[in-house]
Amino acid sequence: MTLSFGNRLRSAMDERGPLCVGIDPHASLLDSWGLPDTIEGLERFTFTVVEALAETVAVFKPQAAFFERFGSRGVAVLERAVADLRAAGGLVVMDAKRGDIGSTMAAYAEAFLRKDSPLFSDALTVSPYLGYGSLKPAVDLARESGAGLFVLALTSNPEGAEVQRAVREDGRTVGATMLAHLAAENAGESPMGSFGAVVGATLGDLSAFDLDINGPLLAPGIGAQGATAADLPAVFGAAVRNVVPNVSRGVLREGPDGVALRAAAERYANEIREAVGV
Ligand SMILES: O=C(O)c1cc(=O)[nH]c(=O)n1[C@@H]1O[C@H](COP(=O)(O)O)[C@@H](O)[C@H]1O
Repeated sequence: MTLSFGNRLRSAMDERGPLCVGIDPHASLLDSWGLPDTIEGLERFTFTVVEALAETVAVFKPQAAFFERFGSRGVAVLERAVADLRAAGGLVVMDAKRGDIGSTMAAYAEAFLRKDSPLFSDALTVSPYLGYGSLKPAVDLARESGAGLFVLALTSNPEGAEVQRAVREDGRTVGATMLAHLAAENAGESPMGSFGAVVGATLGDLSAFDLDINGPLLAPGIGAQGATAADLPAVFGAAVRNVVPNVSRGVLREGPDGVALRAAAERYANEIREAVGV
């Protein structure tokens, strides 16, 4: 029987440390690594990261757009990276931010959450802004496959507030409503459920929101967007134990030297451990 994503994530973070490294092959990063902005450059960049970190980092979040911009050959690199990362014991969160009407959402779910799909990932980022219920096919297939979802709730960018902090007729914000849906999804799961929220580490005091969703909180924003590991307890309060902090450029800009990449990931993982107290 496949263990649930929530179970596997808790074990991976306990064993390897609570860190997600984002694999975001920006053209500017390829350039700073001395690589061309071509499929060969993408491939070299990606597998340098995979070789340096796959055995030691708990979670990886490849950003699909940076691969898709090279067309089918870019997607082939992404497929191989996902397979290699998973074979080395890393968990993969595919950052594709999908969201559509339910019947089309079912096809996105097939692409990333069906066990025999070439792009099968341990979890997928999804946007609930066509209505949380539109995500149901992805929720159902994730459950069946032992995978998870990360639902955009309170994103790290300042523009997110106009949607996520909008107040509904019942007086709750849209973001709080997404958190409540996730809490319902994860009810009764131990050690935690598989349906996570994305909550930016850049957002400051979030005490107005109930972050206790009994599920993981993917927290981008550390490093290049200005947040630090030390900010995590103030932002997340008691929910900090379930936070999966993501660092992309903060680690990647240390390349192309594999030893330097590994040292940067270790440094972030240690800082986060210390801040979170695990
Ligand atoms: O879902 C995400 O991953 C995400 C949500 C969010 O609110 N903010 C955010 O930055 N992200 C992603 O997290 C990564 C952050 O990258 P860095 O700023 O380089 O660490 C990028 O891949 C973003 O697309």
